[in-house]
Amino acid sequence: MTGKVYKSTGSWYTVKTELGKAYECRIKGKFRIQGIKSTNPIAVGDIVDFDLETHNNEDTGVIHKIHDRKNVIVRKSVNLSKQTHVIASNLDMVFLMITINNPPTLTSFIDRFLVTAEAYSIKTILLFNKIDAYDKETLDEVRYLAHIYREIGYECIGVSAKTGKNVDKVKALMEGKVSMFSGHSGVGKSTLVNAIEPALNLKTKEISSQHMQGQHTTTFAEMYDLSFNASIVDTPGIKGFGVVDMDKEEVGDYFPEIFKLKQDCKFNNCLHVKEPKCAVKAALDNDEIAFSRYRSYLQIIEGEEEHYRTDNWDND
Ligand SMILES: Nc1nc2c(ncn2[C@@H]2O[C@H](COP(=O)(O)OP(=O)(O)OP(=O)(O)O)[C@@H](O)[C@H]2O)c(=O)[nH]1
Ligand SMILES: [Zn+2]
Repeated sequence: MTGKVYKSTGSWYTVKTELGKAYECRIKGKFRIQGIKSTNPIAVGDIVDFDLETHNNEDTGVIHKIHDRKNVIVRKSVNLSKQTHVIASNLDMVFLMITINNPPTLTSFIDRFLVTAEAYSIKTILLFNKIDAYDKETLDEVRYLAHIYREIGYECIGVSAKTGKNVDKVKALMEGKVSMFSGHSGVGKSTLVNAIEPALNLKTKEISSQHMQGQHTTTFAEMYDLSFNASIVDTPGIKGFGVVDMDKEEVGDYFPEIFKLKQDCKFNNCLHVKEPKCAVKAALDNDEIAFSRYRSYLQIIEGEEEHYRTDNWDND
């Protein structure tokens, strides 16, 4: 049988078949995926093959194969820093929720997030939330930012989780897909998910109260099917995803507007910093590349990893 992993609690995995039946599954023996140094061999979102075993009239599954992953999001394992922990796999998109104030979302955060999502090959859609609460000046800032990111190719939507404005547009994008919501604490992720699917709120609340009782010491991701043929991955306690390690030379490839220009630079290993005849700097001078984006690019290649990790992660 083949199914999708919806939940993992360490040794047991909840796997749902295409017909919608869920089975509790274990892994057979020393199951390892080639090439992935991970503390968890199977993650939420994985497509797996399993066989059924019947004990005391109860069917449980034994997973013997994992299908190739389209993408993964990982975090460094807490205990073994060299190893990674796969949070989820096979995501179709991530919605990055942004607020201009309450709390402020800086462009450096947005850009680091986007670089990471590009590196993971996960499509990102930018949601500017709380537009019901903004004055004219703040709305202008939303328009300005949306313009910058649309030019690069990112879809941007102004929403209000509170009044429901444009929530239907978000739902339409989610149809038939697996999504995740990300963003700083307080941007309105829970409020939006609740507006999208009120029934889900209960479920996630139940889970977090279990955590409070200390039944789990680690937080696990979980996938939920929604009522309109869409799924979301909820990652309690994890409000974003960590940065992947990348070489300086690679960073520009994850800024789509820089990547497009790099073939026009004189040097094919151009880092677009001090090199002569650099197409990226020429574009910057002509206002074809946003200065805030270029500044974020410089910050990343100059390496501010430490700071970056702390503002991207929230392990409370
Ligand atoms: N005015 C306004 N307030 C909003 C909107 N969406 C959320 N809020 C408020 O913002 C606050 C934070 O919302 P949450 O949904 O808890 O934010 P969150 O991103 O889930 O926060 P964490 O759980 O800490 O990650 C709450 O007081 C919400 O009522 C919105 O569209 N407009
Ligand atoms: Zn260059």
